Amino acid sequence: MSVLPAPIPSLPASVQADVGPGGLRVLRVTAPSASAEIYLRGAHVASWTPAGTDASVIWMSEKSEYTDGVPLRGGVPICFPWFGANADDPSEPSHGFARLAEWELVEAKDVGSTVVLTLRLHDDLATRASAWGHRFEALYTVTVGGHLDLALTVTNPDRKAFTYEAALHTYFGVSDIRSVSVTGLEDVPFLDKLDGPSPLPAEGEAVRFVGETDRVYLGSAETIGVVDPNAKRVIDVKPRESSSTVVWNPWVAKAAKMADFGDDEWTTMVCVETCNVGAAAVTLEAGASHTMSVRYDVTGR
Ligand SMILES: O=P(O)(O)OC[C@H]1O[C@@H](O)[C@H](O)[C@@H](O)[C@@H]1O
Repeated sequence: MSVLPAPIPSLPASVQADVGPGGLRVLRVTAPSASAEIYLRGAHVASWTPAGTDASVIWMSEKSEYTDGVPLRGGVPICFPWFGANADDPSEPSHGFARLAEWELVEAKDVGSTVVLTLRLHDDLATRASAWGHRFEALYTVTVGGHLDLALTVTNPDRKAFTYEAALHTYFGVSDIRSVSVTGLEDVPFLDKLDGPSPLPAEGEAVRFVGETDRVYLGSAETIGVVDPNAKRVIDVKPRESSSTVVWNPWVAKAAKMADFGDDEWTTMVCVETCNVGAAAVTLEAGASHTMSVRYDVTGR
């Protein structure tokens, strides 16, 4: 059975609906304060370029695939309703079904110097047949402006509770990962996915990158900074209602193994992911909602 994609509602002049690589539907946003691209596949923010700058803060791989069943590589994948491998069925797609699904654009509107887009995903036959078969509604609000605001609200319309994981798995562009540091998580213990299942104590210093890095911090911070001295730039990451944070860079060997990731691209990206994963998974009682959000802000330092 084929399901027709939802029609696109009427758009303000600041938003153009286009067809991108692989025939994927993409919204090109030109607000007075920034431009951005959002694919309906995965409600995937693929770029955000504040006005007066010439490069996207959000990184996309040159090798990204744009095809069914394969997530885009880069941008802001939404991991939902599980993170990583599915605990009950390892044959399920990594990081959940939301990043592979076609989201519906509910509304796009100008608000002052920003453009606000609302996208929606809900359960269907395929999701109900998955290893996480609950009824749900997810609303994702993207505010494109001098800040980029992302907010994911999940509602449980059913009569029984469910538990889910979620991550805004953002890839940031950096000048060279080897000179970048991530501040704000100094006092937060973490799981090192390359080391084993036991939590490691907080390091008391900023994260620096000297090899493959794949950490789940067991907490968050008011502001997490991606400090890039070569670019004289700090990206401030301000999560809300997020109780875990993932920091990831694949480095040389893992990058070489990924078909959709250029061999040298690991030098120019870092993922700092606003999450509720693992022990921070969210349980929603019948009728309840939860919103996890993040604001990105760029400053020169
Ligand atoms: O290749 P994927 O499924 O997009 O995942 C990329 C990475 O995503 C990170 O969030 C995980 O912590 C890593 O373990 C994983 O390798």
